[in-house]
Amino acid sequence: MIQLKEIEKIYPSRKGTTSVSALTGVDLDIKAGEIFGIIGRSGAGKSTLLRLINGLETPTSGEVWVDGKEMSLLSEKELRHARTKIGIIFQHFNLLWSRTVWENVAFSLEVAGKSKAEIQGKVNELLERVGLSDRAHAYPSQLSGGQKQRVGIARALANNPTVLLCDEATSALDPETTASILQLLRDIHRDMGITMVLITHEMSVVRSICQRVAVMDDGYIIEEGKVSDVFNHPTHPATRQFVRQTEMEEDVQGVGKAITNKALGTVVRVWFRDLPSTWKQLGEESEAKGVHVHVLAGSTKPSEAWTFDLEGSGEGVAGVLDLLRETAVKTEVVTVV
Ligand SMILES: Nc1ncnc2c1ncn2[C@@H]1O[C@H](COP(=O)(O)OP(=O)(O)OP(=O)(O)O)[C@@H](O)[C@H]1O
Repeated sequence: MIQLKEIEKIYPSRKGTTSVSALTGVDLDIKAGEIFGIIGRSGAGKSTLLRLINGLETPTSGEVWVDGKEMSLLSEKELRHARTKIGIIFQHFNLLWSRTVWENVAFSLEVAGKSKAEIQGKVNELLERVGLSDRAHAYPSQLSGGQKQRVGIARALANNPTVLLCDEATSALDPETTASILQLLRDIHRDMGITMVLITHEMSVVRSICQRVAVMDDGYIIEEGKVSDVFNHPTHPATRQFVRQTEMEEDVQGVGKAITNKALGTVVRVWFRDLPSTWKQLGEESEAKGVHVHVLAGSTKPSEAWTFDLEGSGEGVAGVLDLLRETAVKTEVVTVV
């Protein structure tokens, strides 16, 4: 359904800047009806890749095939038509703020030249599909984030696309809303058999909905395969690092929800030098000393501190503190309970 062949994308230098190699030697084959994830850190080249698929950018070299057509060979008119068959949803929804929910969805059909009667029937059907029939006359500013994304999804499906591109579609949403939007995407996939490509930096999203995944780093696809294989047995060192750090971040988010304001032990702030290796030692040392480490706050940015609540005997907590003082850049005891 979507093939990228030996893609290079170089953004030419602008005044005062050097050229940027955004994609290098990218080969990708996404099958019809698949839910495919593209994951990587900021700047890895994910958005560029997505813009190539929907014809908003052209590659410096290489070929982009969507639904049997090579995008760069299409005339303006053919490209416009091809793009109506590629729906896209965005992180920040990109809705028209002065139009109602109904009018936002109708807009894509108006642009495609549909008749009033067709528009009427289709918009009603789409709003029912995304569970927003009762909000048809609301304005985007009156909707929650999840509802806004539902409008985005209805609009993206208006012209019966064969491909749905999701550009960080859940990154602005809280975990519960994310789960409900992913469920809606799953239902749409089940009912329409549409090919979906999800671009995200969230591993949990890929785990929850995608069948296969490509991991991007610095413009390259460094690893690709079944989601369970790639995340459970990453082979490329950068994927291993990515999986480890992302799991940590997602752990922290999970733990964060369970935090009570009441500290049970010694609260300490730590600036790590080498987070993954100290994390492992911290796990071993705290287990050996019978100390429970509650994560109160964390970040993978080296400049930001982690806050832990260490619960255990005085001797055990002292042992863990010694380890942190030896290995971290800075360790600051905030309170001792
Ligand atoms: N229009 C542009 N002109 C010049 N450089 C660009 C342009 N768009 C992207 N880049 C550069 O290309 C590289 C890849 O960017 P891209 O936005 O595709 O990555 P990404 O993985 O989507 O990151 P993010 O999630 O931050 O958008 C980056 O170095 C970026 O600065």
